[in-house]
Amino acid sequence: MQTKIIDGEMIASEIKEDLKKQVEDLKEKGLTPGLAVVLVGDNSASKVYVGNKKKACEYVGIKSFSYELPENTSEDSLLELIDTLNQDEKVHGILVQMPLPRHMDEQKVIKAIAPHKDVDGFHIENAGALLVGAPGFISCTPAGIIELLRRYEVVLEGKKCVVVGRSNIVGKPISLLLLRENATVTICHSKTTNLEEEIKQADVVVVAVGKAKFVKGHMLKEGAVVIDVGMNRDENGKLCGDVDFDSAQGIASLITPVPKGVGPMTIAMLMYNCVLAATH
Ligand SMILES: Nc1nc(=O)c2c([nH]1)NC[C@@H]1CN(c3ccc(C(=O)N[C@@H](CCC(=O)O)C(=O)O)cc3)C=[N+]21
Repeated sequence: MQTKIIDGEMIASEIKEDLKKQVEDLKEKGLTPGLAVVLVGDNSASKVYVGNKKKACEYVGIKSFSYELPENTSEDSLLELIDTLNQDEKVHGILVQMPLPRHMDEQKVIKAIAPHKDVDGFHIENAGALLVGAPGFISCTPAGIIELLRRYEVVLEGKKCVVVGRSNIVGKPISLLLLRENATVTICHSKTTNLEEEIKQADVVVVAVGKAKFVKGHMLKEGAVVIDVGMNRDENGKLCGDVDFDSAQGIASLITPVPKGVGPMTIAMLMYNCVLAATH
């Protein structure tokens, strides 16, 4: 079977291009969408991601407000900054880059963000909205995955989808989104006893476990659609996903590469959520 590679970078560019036009119209009406990006500490990966987010803002025409706080910032002063941003009319979206330093309670920090500015979709109010099918912000990586599947015309209704990983920011929300598309969804995790059997039955498999090349080609069903959410470094320091891309060739029908797969879509959907925050 010929494996087709999903071009996440191209789809992300198309989305950003559409948003750029929308933002031009908003600006003519005197509304400039604004995103506050808060980075605490100097995690090098976080710096790359935050840099990519600022670049995307610039491209789309969203004004970005950048806050880089030292590692030893107290939780209280971060909460104070969030409170100020909540009240700032020029700021429509607030993104606090994760992970936070160990001395901070991530849930407490997320809870402090006004739900209508929570463009990450991490606040329990937005997470709960997704659970019950109410309007709210959908977290960017899961939203990006659904958008990729839609644009590649992958039928989800009645299909068996296996999600590997149960995080609050990817595994759980993507499972709910796939369910919303009428797929039959199985969530697997580190305590799943028959992981390989589960993956073997999947028409669509989403892998978000943070382990380099964890899923190998031989585990996949012939013709499976493979979505790789991983961002790891391999033994040579090269960026790689949670799926062994090479061994999936000839078995998967469609696969997202790392980089240029899900990553750029996460950023495109963040821009989408910012425009939504500014207009609602
Ligand atoms: N509050 C918060 N919101 C997030 O959305 C969030 C976060 N915290 N913490 C970390 C994860 C990870 N994440 C990525 C975004 C872009 C790429 C991305 O642009 N990837 C490029 C390559 C990047 C590179 O060269 O390293 C690609 O896949 O082509 C990757 C990962 C957002 N996250």
